[in-house]
Amino acid sequence: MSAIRLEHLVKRFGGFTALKTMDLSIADGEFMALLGPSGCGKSTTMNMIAGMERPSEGRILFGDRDMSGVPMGRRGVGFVFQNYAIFTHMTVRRNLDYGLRMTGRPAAEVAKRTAAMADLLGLTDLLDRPAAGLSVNILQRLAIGRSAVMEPAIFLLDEPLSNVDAAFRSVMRTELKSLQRQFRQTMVYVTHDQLEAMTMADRIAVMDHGVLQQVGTPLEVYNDPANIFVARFIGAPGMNLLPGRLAETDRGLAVDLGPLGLTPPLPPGLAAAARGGKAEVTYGFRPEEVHLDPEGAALHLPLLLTERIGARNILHLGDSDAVRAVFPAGATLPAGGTVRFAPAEASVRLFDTASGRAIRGV
Ligand SMILES: Nc1ncnc2c1ncn2[C@@H]1O[C@H](COP(=O)(O)OP(=O)(O)OP(=O)(O)O)[C@@H](O)[C@H]1O
Repeated sequence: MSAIRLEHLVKRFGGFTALKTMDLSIADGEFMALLGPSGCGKSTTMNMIAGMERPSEGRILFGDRDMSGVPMGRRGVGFVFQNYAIFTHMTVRRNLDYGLRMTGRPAAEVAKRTAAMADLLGLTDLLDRPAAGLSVNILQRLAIGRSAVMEPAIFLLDEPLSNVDAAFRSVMRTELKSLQRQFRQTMVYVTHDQLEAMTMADRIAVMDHGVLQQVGTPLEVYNDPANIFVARFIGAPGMNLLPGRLAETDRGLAVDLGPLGLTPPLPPGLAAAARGGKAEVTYGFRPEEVHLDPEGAALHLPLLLTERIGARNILHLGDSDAVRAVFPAGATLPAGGTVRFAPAEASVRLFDTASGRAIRGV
């Protein structure tokens, strides 16, 4: 009953199509993140699941039940927004137990579930405080608790952590994940923050311009991006993506990157797949998966600057700062000049430049 299926879902606002034919299945008990940049259609999708917006085309099913025409209040979903909806004239306890009291549950059950939720979210000491005057962090935690205490089988959260501070966000990521595990809810979580999606979700639906780009586990979208958009969007820094042309060399098929050099030969499976396609390809590799290669046939790029961020050094390379390479803080690195390096063979990805689609090794 708590699985969600979006079938050919389309949403138009007047002449503007905010969502173009979305098909997505979310399993019962799954944590699905809808991830993408601002305006890509995440909230529109979420609002349709919640019943706040009507699809222009297509349908939404919870289990086998078609939700068309079922109003929001009858869908049995919990919904938490970016901006907490808290009654500031009530105490924390009254906010937390509001929904349970409205459904007329026995007082003992209301008290027990409220206490358990307060405990889970670290709100016990605040239960008798008025909500007015509490910090934004605590109010948002309360908003989550207020919905979660109803134990909805489907829990929808739209950017719930975007207004809380960074340290608190990291605590809440863990808490939300354990909340979801405890109640085995089907959770749909809208975010533009890939770290949230990568750390919490079972699977991520990556969206751009109203189009679903890829659905996969965090590792799948990181390791095997379906296209250039996903490759660039996932990862911090994102994947290096360099346009070039396939070139036969005496060591095998490589990519000629023009002034940046000739890449090392492509792995055989990737070379075999690339030979069947167009010559214009985009060569991709993760900034974390490179090694310095002062003597070898490697890429050579001018070093612009080195950023030291905690345990990592991020090298900015290329005249237009097109390439990043990440090394551990202890690595011996060039201080300037031209850096010669090569991507780890297993990290190399290839994309058809015209369509943006990944060329997958055979
Ligand atoms: N009621 C509306 N009327 C007209 N256009 C809308 C309406 N709601 C959303 N849009 C447009 O639809 C597109 C998708 O909006 P949506 O809110 O779903 O994006 P999003 O991915 O959630 O981004 P954000 O995080 O900025 O909200 C945007 O271009 C937005 O301006």
